[in-house]
Amino acid sequence: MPKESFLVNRIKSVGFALKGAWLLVRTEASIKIQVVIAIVVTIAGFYFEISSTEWILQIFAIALVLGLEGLNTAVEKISDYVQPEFDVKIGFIKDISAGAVMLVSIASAIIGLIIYIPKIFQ
Ligand SMILES: Nc1ncnc2c1ncn2[C@@H]1O[C@H](COP(=O)(O)OP(=O)(O)OP(=O)(O)O)[C@@H](O)[C@H]1O
Repeated sequence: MPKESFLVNRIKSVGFALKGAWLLVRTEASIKIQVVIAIVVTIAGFYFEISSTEWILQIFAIALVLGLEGLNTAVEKISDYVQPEFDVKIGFIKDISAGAVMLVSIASAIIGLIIYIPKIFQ
């Protein structure tokens, strides 16, 4: 395959991914809340002048929650597509997927508390 065609395909893939990210933010309520939290903690990061290490941890936590929430949404959509009716197995799959988001969200909240509690109550 010629190099240009490979490049064009990569650029198109980035376009599809950006469209997916926009669709996610526009249509999913849980992602909207998480984006608002991400914006608030980013502002807090500048306000409290957190360290480079704290920025790395914060960015990593935000990316992990948003990324996993996106995958969880994809699992929900696929589940509803393959089985629109009530199905115990689908319920199990959706619960596990939601559980994965919850684990990462709890860890991220703890990271946020470790970073900001000493700065707020110093
Ligand atoms: N087809 C189904 N069969 C069995 N249980 C289901 C089914 N659809 C949903 N559930 C149960 O309801 C829960 C919520 O599912 P749903 O797809 O509404 O996700 P949600 O968390 O409300 O997502 P969102 O608010 O992002 O749409 C699932 O975790 C599962 O326990």
